[in-house]
Amino acid sequence: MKVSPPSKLVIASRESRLAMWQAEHVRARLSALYPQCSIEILGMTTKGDQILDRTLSKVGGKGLFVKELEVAMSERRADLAVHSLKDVPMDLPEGFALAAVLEREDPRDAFVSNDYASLDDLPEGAVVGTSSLRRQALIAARYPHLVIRPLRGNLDTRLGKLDRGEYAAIILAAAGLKRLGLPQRIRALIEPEQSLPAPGQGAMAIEILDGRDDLMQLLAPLDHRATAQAVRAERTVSRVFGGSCQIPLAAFATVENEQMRLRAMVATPDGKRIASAETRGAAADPEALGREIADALRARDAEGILAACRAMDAG
Ligand SMILES: NCc1[nH]cc(CCC(=O)O)c1CC(=O)O
Repeated sequence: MKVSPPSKLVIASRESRLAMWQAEHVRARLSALYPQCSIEILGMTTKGDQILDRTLSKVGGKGLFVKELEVAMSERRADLAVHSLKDVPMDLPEGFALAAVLEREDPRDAFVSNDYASLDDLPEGAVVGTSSLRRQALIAARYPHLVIRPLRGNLDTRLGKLDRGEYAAIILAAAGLKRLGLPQRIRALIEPEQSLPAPGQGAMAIEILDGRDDLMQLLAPLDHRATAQAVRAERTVSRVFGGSCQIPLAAFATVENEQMRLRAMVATPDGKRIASAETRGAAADPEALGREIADALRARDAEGILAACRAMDAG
């Protein structure tokens, strides 16, 4: 049965400029589909936005960015939440579901600097800002002469720190810069061959309360099939290796003519040990491809790399 849209829908969003852009984008898409429905955005600050001084992985991880939005949905103050999929934990808490994954923006990492054109141009000892263990490992592996320092905060905060000279360069997701209308800040795009993206990078997801079939149906037109398949394969890799500790992990899938190409990698944070793998297969079964590539990584001693990560974490 076809459901008719309600008179009002509320979208919960974090208050960062990127989050608000994304919520606004979903509002515009829904308004175009359901012109008679009034759609509001409820902005909120999450724990993840407040904790700026410590590496996120040490204080509770990704869930910190979505918890408050989920509470708003439980209390029926909001109907849906818009997230960067990269920030959504692999396993949603009981009672929540992803209703749609939107078409992916540029999935690549971007090199941002006021003084240098690319990572290759950076001199010995230059300071590169990133708080992503994945980016840290990949840079350390290829450019052992560079110094990597943590960089937290929303996109504007990070760009401000670069502009004040705290870093020679920083690495950001190209998608965020493009969405905020700052593509001119990108000095170089780093290809997946050099810097394999994080699971879900560049994709947005809409979360709802499990069981709200009315919303599931209303949101279905926003779901982009190839992106949804790709991120399901990528997130399967994180689920397999996720566990208790945070590790440098990348997984990136592309889909063409119903065929998926999936690449993945795990590494130690210092980039000294890296296992990577690639597989291709039917896009219709993304979880199977995810598990297959996890097996391929294990055959390249992914478990040994994980154990080394845990030992470093404890130390
Ligand atoms: N880690 C925070 C985060 N979550 C999503 C994006 C960018 C947009 C996206 O990947 O969809 C960013 C910023 C970044 O990594 O530079």
